[in-house]
Amino acid sequence: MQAAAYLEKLNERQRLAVEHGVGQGPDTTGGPLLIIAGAGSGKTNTLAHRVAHLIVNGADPRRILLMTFSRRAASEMARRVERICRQVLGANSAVMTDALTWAGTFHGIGARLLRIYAEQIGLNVDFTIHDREDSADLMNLIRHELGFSKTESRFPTKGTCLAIYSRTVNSETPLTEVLKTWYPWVATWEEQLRELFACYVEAKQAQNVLDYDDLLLYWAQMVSDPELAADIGGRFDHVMVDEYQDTNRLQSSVLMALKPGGRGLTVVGDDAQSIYSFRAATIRNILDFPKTFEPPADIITLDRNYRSTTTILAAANGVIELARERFTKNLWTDRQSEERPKLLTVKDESDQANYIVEQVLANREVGMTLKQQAVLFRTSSHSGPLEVELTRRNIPFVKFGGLKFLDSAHVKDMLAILRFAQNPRDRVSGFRLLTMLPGIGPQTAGKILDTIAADPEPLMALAEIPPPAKSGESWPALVQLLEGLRKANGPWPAEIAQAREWYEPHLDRIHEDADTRKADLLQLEQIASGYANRERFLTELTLDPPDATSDQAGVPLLDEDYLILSTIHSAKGQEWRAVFMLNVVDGCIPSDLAVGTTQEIEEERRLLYVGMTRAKDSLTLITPQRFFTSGQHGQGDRHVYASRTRFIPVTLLQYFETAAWPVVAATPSERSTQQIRVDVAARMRTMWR
Ligand SMILES: Nc1ncnc2c1ncn2[C@@H]1O[C@H](COP(=O)(O)OP(=O)(O)OP(=O)(O)O)[C@@H](O)[C@H]1O
Repeated sequence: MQAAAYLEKLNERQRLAVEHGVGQGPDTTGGPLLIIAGAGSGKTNTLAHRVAHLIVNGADPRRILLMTFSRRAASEMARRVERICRQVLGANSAVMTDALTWAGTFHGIGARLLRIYAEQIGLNVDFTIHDREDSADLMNLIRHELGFSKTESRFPTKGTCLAIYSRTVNSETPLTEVLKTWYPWVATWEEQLRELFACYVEAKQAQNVLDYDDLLLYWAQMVSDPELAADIGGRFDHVMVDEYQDTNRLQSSVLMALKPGGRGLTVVGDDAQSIYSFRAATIRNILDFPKTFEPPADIITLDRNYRSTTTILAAANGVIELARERFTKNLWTDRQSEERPKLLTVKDESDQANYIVEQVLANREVGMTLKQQAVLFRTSSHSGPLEVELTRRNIPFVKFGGLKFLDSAHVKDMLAILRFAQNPRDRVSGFRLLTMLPGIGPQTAGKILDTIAADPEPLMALAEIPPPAKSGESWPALVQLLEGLRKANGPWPAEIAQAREWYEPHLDRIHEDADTRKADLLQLEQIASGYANRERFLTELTLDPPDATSDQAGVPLLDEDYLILSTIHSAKGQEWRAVFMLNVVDGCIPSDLAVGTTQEIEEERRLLYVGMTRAKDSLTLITPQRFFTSGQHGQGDRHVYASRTRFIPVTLLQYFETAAWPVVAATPSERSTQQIRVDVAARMRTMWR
């Protein structure tokens, strides 16, 4: 049979997972399925094949809901599905796979459903979405208004307040308990926090904004109504969830409401890779999944690793074996290798950077492109010295995680304009926008926003406000811009060009290095052209910002080669031929911010495991003896002496080749001539490329 060709490439278990439910009844839906997929065991591949196989066997792609951890993962999945379907369906496949429109993140899908059902749940369809920073700003505003910021003993910061709120709603746990378990040092503020959260919720409603958590919370509330749940669940024959180990209670309750009997439900995950408990993800979701149903869900375990060599896997298995609780078995592979992962001691972070630069270039000399190599780290700031060195040596790199493109002030300014046009009750955006104008300070902005909020047509009310003193020409220009945008009559993304034209003179005035920032805005316009309209652009971008500028606007960079720098969290699901890990020392991993509870320590162990299992052929863990730490616990910035991470105790050293760098040369003069020779040779070779 024709379909068998793509199935043949799968191993027996993968194939079972792909075929589950197909051909057993009149349709393609089977009972609930849990796929426990170890690192590198072909999870993405298997899920993509499953989707393709369902489509090939007659499932309607418009009725498949596919939820992944990031939008990048969703589009990667869609690409793979297309490729597989093409083998069977030929040219027609694109029509089928283009219809796979319900692929995205949990939050993104939630936002879409909420807009569709807005009327039925009393929600204004024009709602805008606050990212974490906006939410913290709003929380701060209310904290001030309630007078909590002036209390004698220190009231928790806006960030802490938001974290507590978020954990409480996402874990469906009472506030008292959340405080007791996670934030005991602020437990005395319980009453005030409750008041603060109540006002925060009211403010969001008055301003017609939802925060990230609301997307799940509203969705869960929406499907708690059996009729709505049946209606929404009935839109989909298949619901598939990737990275299930990193979902939280709310997400699992949404799923159970959509598919109460579990028919057509497939979840995939690996408990050994659960690294998002700070977002209230719970490992219990995956562990309890099978017995939620009667009869219980089928479980298929994938434990053959296709990614890494035997030696890398042995070391990674060694690390995860020491975990306190473990449910998946050790992985195995037949990718034989003699080369053990390296555990390298260097003097400090500057030597660490030098070593990596040297090694990365050496790898490139023997045919490994920069893109096939990655440098991973626990915390974004760890890569600072390396970034400096790479820049100095002209080695292109792209960094994932940490400061995002969208976090830069000028990009946020632009988005504030569009968001305010979309929803003029959004105070955080309004505030940002108004205070960009000359002569408008926080007080004036606040008053203007109060005035227009009281009006059923806020933007019309804005036009009637007398121009604030000293705002000059910029006031009528703003009113005109917003009116134009509100009507949204220009084709998207022309609107964003209008906003940019209005903004540029202000950009010149407010920011230094305006030219580089302008280039970013053009980039933003290019990103915008990938979306159907303003609303989709704002929603998707807020929910799942591109990790780096090149992530979205990738086309111009496509032929270029660059090194990948990434936090371990952002490296999830990816693989490279060579992986270097920075600061594999106690205090960095486990992070000294996470050494409170056993659960936290265990999660840090899994992080190291996730990092190590990204490597295909070569893995180097580096331990600088001295590293720089930026003061988090009030001790200020300082250098500290470090020891190897506790996750690699002496018993595990057998899996590594331990070494120090630089290798001490016989005589200093010999060493320096050696270095110069390598340098010149490399330059001669690259001269012609
Ligand atoms: N049946 C197979 N035969 C050969 N190679 C395979 C097979 N299945 C998967 N692979 C390869 O194994 C590697 C890992 O696959 P994939 O990225 O899907 O893993 P994963 O389970 O999602 O990993 P992780 O959970 O660690 O992110 C890929 O390079 C993929 O091409």
